[in-house]
Amino acid sequence: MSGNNNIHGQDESGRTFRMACGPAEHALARTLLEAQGYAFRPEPFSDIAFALDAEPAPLGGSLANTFGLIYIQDRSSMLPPLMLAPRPGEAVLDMCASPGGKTSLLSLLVGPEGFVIGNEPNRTRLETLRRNLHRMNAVNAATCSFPGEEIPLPDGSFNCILLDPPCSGWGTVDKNPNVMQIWGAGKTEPLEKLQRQLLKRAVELLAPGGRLMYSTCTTNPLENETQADFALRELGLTLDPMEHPAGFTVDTPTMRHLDGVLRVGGGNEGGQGFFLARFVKPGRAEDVQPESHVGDEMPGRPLSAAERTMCAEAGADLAGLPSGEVYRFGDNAYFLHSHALRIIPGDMRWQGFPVGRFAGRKFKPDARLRALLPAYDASRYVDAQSPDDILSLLSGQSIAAPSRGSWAGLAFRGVPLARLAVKGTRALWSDR
Ligand SMILES: C[S@@+](CC[C@H](N)C(=O)[O-])C[C@H]1O[C@@H](n2cnc3c(N)ncnc32)[C@H](O)[C@@H]1O
Repeated sequence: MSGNNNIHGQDESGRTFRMACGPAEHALARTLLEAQGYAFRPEPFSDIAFALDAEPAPLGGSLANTFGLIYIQDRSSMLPPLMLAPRPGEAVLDMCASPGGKTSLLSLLVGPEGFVIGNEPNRTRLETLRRNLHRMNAVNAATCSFPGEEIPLPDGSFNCILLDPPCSGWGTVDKNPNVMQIWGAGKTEPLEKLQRQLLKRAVELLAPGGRLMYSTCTTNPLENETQADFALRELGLTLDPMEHPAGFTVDTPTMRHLDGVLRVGGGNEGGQGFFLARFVKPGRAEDVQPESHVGDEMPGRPLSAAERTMCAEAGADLAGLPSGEVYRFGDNAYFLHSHALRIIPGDMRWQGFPVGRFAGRKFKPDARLRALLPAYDASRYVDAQSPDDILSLLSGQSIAAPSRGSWAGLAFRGVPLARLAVKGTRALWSDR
């Protein structure tokens, strides 16, 4: 039992999570959660968001979370990507991305043919962002690490930008009581200055006609309405009013002319205090011909025919990836999305999605990357029927391999989940 359960196993924490996988895997996520005893109900504002009713063990350790099928996320925190609502196939920039809850939601919303680049200047937090995107199989995501106000991406290159900048976090005070000591009233001037610099760069990076979502988890008007007002008056943006999301109490903004921004989390429905303002940059996208960076010289190179054969021999189906190229950088292979190759200049430092590594004449695909898994086939997959079968593999036990060769798939009740290594006649979990 987690500390948040009452004696009936009912969750009292108001904890929420969302699907972190595409629609084709929602049933797998649900089945795994239910098989481990979790109970949950849909949230009214999105069909991929859920509130937890029973948590027999901490959700973070559940198989659905371990394999990146779900993401534990505050309900208010889901709103900025949902209300930015990028269209499938669009490219999105997330300027302040770690730990990546919003980046990965954006990657879901744009679908495999869309793309998101998450920027995070702090090295430690960048690693967390990369780990989370990796766990969630966000193959259409990439990362970079710059102060957001100086990101060297081409001006006008994104139709959708999320700016979720550092803020005083007053909306999280229930969970983090020390925020008021660090960033109490009268102490937020450095944050306000940075937020304005980030807004300014966001407007430059936005294509004419593009949408910008500015969001914070603070209730401080100086970081919210004052900044939205600055964006309208000084940066030439237009406010794009939002509907009230179902299941949220929405408070009145502190400035009357900002009707259509959202202040949420003030009711007793749970969720942090959040502020959201959505803007449009005047102009028409068709008036600007974006520069293409396809063919720019980069430190890595596309896989050779021989290396592609090594992938096929290792049971890695590269056709499962969206449009783009797998590149080799040293011994490591990364998937670079076609939007990334088009938008990102060759001399900018960034990282695509890691798909595996070469060891001599062999390719070792990433054990968690479901996009590379061939379709379920009983002769190649270990088909776990209960969560315990998977837990014993994760704890280091081996199981009879379904066939000889270097790999076997791991499925849960016939649905591919991950990849196992095969040694002789035994299959085992190995995610190195
Ligand atoms: C509010 S958090 C972002 C949360 C994230 N969007 C999510 O939902 O998971 C702000 C992030 O901005 C990063 N940051 C700090 N200074 C920055 C800067 N100058 N430019 C861009 N990001 C910055 C912080 O390290 C932090 O990870």
